[in-house]
Amino acid sequence: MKQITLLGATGSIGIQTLDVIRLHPDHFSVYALAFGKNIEKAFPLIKEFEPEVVVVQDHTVKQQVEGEFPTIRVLQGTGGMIAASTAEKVDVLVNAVMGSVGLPATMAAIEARKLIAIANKETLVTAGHLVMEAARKYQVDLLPVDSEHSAIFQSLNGEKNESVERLILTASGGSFRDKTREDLVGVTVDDALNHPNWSMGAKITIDSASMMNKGLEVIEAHWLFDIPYEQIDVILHRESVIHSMVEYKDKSVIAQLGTPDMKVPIQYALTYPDRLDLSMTKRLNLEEIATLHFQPMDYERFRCLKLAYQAGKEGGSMTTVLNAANEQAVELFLKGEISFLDIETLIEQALERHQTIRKPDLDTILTIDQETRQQVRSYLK
Ligand SMILES: NC(=O)C1=CN([C@@H]2O[C@H](COP(=O)(O)OP(=O)(O)OC[C@H]3O[C@@H](n4cnc5c(N)ncnc54)[C@H](OP(=O)(O)O)[C@@H]3O)[C@@H](O)[C@H]2O)C=CC1
Ligand SMILES: CC(=O)[C@@H](O)[C@H](O)COP(=O)(O)O
Ligand SMILES: [Mn+2]
Repeated sequence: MKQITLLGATGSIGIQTLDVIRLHPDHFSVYALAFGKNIEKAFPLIKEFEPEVVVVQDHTVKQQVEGEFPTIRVLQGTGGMIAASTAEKVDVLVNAVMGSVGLPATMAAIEARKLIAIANKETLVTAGHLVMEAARKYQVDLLPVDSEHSAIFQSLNGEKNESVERLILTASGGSFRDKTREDLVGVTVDDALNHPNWSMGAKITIDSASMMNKGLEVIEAHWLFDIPYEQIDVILHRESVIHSMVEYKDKSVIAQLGTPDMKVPIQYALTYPDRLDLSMTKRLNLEEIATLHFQPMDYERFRCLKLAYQAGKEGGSMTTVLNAANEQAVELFLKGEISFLDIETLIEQALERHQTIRKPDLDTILTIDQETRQQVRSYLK
């Protein structure tokens, strides 16, 4: 029986993680559920899964949870996420919180030698060098939940890095894949939130529309698999059936396929190296799909992807700035305060103004993260 702490329990990945846990009560139980503010979603989950600990974003929500569940221990903020992730009883941390707010808990869980199923890609983008260095030092496995990285992990299947020619990440193209740059002027939040293949949280859906999601994933792949950026490619694949591929030196290409359903990589991260039945997921029907499409990536059309490669290759604190500027810009877009194309402009400005710091430590990263968000907000005034 694996005892799980789940960060981001009320989100898209969080809810699907609980679907998987519900399906296998003999294999998994919940030690702690952490969420931000959404008590409407959280209360039924707390009732059903009866965690020992609940973590919330702030004091007001803490009081609401304590009022409803007087016997449960309720913690708050980053300190609460760290305590819930490192408790003795915990076997696995599923980090499915949105944004770099998930970084301190990831670092603490590694130091506490917990197995980590990582959906929270922003953690790796903002501080990949620290996370991977700590994972090596404490000999902790980081099992990818992100669909492309789960596909690469499965396609690598323990092969040596020197046998790899390149990783090929597939990109659906997101909500605006058939639009030109001119068409993007005046697109709305609702248009951007309409992803063709996946139902996901708002922030990642906007990232997918801007192609920043793929940029973050290139950086995530660089850190998780220790592969140079020059050996990581992206290809447009509309159907999201091939979740990603590995090309080897001998020209063999190994891919992982399946219907677009995040429960598959979530469950694999929880059961690895075993596999369990996943009855609620639709079987891939290639006869029905019949045709798969592939297109080369246009880096001028999808400028955020180009910015992400540039920041990744520069390294150091530049990816912290990329991530924080993106998180802030997407938040402003979702609030209707900037246009869709402003997102990439604000990120580009933030990157241009930043002087890279080599090997920043955790405190430096957290400071740069906050300063970048502040700067992005100030460009608007
Ligand atoms: N959704 C998907 O299919 C995929 C997601 N991912 C990655 O997984 C992560 C989660 O994505 P997704 O599930 O879509 O996101 P959602 O927006 O659906 O959910 C985010 C979760 O994080 C919580 N949260 C947000 N801010 C805070 C905070 N400051 N403190 C504590 N909790 C917080 C939210 O709580 P509340 O809502 O209660 O405030 C919610 O539970 C992201 O890093 C994303 O890139 C990767 C691959 C696929
Ligand atoms: C499900 C998942 O892993 C997302 O990150 C997904 O990949 C988004 O799709 P695109 O970024 O390819 O549009
Ligand atoms: Mn993905």
